[in-house]
Amino acid sequence: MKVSYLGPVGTFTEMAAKAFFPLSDRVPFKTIPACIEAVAEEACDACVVPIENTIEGSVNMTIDYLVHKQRLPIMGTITIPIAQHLLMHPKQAGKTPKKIISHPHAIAQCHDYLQSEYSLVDTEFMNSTAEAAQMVANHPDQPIAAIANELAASEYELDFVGYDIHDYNNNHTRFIVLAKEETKLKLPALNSGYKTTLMVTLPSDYSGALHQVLSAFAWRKLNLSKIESRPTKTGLGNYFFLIDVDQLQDDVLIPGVKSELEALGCGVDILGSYPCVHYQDQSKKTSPTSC
Ligand SMILES: O=C(O)C(=O)C[C@]1(C(=O)O)C=C[C@@H](O)C=C1
Repeated sequence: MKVSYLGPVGTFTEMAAKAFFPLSDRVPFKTIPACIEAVAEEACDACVVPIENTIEGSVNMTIDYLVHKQRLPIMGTITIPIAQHLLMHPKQAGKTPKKIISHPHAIAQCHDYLQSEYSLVDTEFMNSTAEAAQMVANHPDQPIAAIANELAASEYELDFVGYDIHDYNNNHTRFIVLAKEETKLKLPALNSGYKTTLMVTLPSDYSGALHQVLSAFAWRKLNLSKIESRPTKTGLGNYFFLIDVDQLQDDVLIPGVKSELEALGCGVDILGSYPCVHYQDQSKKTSPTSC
């Protein structure tokens, strides 16, 4: 089986893909849309893409591409601990970096550190943390530093200039697995429960609309682990909601919510009903608060 992920080798997404599909072939792609397209075009059987980080929040690129461009079903989710480090080429030992490069989420996760240690140094966004590490490795004569993980440090043979530089200890990123419905995925042993993700669009903006939506879940005692609003991209103030329910799709309660909301004029799509996996690095003491 082939699994696409945000590359190159050494990204957090690769760590998540390896933890979820230890026995599959992993194929790196340059962007999140390219990973998703690889599944849509059947070049790969599944993809692993980031969706949410404890410090920085949602990965909008993943949500928007999934909702607006390629509506592939969500087949699973995995949460992994994130530790960011500042890496430089060994040839630059002892030098101060003139530029710090990384994925925008990684830079945001280290905002306080960068502000206190390198407030005058420019930052530049890359497609991924490992792409930044690779860039540093390919330019040994330039005083640039990458924010990336341990895997990238060893893959690209870089030195640690700062260790565990993320601003909050409890730093986790959740990734989703997308695959075509007909693909029979071999999912790993489950250890953290299930989720069902619904996409809800309101018929129009009227008072109490969101309250009515939430009531449909509340009186059925369905626990929600996330509610996210994103623009429908059709006009200012037009939003859809992504709602994660803490259980598998059943025959009664979730179909009941769907029909009740549809009777109110809402659009309801079920984006997936799937197992959650927590990958716990034994050396880290923190754990995510939900799956
Ligand atoms: O750049 C990487 O290593 C990624 O896997 C991407 C990504 C993200 O999109 O948030 C994943 C996890 C970390 O939160 C930082 C970056």
